[in-house]
Amino acid sequence: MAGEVLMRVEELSLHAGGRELQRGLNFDVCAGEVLAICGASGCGKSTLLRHMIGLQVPQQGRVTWVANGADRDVHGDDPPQREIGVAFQAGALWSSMTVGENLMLPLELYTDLDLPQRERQARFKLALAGLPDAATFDAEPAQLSGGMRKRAAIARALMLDPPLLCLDEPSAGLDPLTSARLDDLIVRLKRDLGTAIVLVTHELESLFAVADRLLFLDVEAHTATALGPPAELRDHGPAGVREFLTRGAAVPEENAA
Ligand SMILES: Nc1ncnc2c1ncn2[C@@H]1O[C@H](COP(=O)(O)OP(=O)(O)OP(=O)(O)O)[C@@H](O)[C@H]1O
Repeated sequence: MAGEVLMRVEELSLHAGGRELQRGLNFDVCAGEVLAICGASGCGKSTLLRHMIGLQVPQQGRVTWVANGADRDVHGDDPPQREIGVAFQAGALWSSMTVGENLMLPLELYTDLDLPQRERQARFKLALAGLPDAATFDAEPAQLSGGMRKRAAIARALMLDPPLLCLDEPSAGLDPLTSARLDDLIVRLKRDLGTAIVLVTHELESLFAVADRLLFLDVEAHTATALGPPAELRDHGPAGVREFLTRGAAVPEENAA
């Protein structure tokens, strides 16, 4: 259900290499929203994402999957693995497998679907991610362009129809046109599948095009200093956030004040 809270982050601290990067992070992720995580390089965006998907255990605080009245600690005995799809920076697909095999792997691990069913699902998800060419299924990841690999990684992250998709800098290294197409894909996934998406991004244009809310991690204050709609924060947020959101990039007209 749109608006339902899926994940709750409470009093979370982030540490890396013996340093405290962030403290006292409190926010929810709601069904069907795109939440962008922003902040200066090194503030801990990727580290936060790793905590949210259960890859890194917090020294303080809690990340809880709360959808459907459940209360499952992301780092506990019953983590919501199937509920969270993940596509990280490198768009890492297994290079020893074809794209199709990469996509079918989660179904093999987590479902009883037989091979023809798995294949049908994989082709469907590839088409959904904008890779409808049948040849892509049998291609090796190395044969795809960077943009296609990112799409294939997103398709794989969608194989189990997760209510939440986490993307770490999906546009990194892509040309502006490919990056804009990826933004379109994110908007379509949210609109057509109702998938909530948590997105780490540096790209202002992308941020204004896709995000419903923005969480700003301040690298100096070591905590989140803003959470809200990007256009609102650009116009009325704290000074550091306004500066970050207006650093010379064009703001789309529909969002301009
Ligand atoms: N495993 C690790 N060991 C030591 N230091 C780490 C580790 N992981 C991250 N760091 C450090 O923690 C800080 C935050 O890293 P993180 O990748 O979360 O930041 P970020 O905000 O995503 O940065 P960027 O925008 O540059 O990708 C960086 O200074 C990084 O060097």
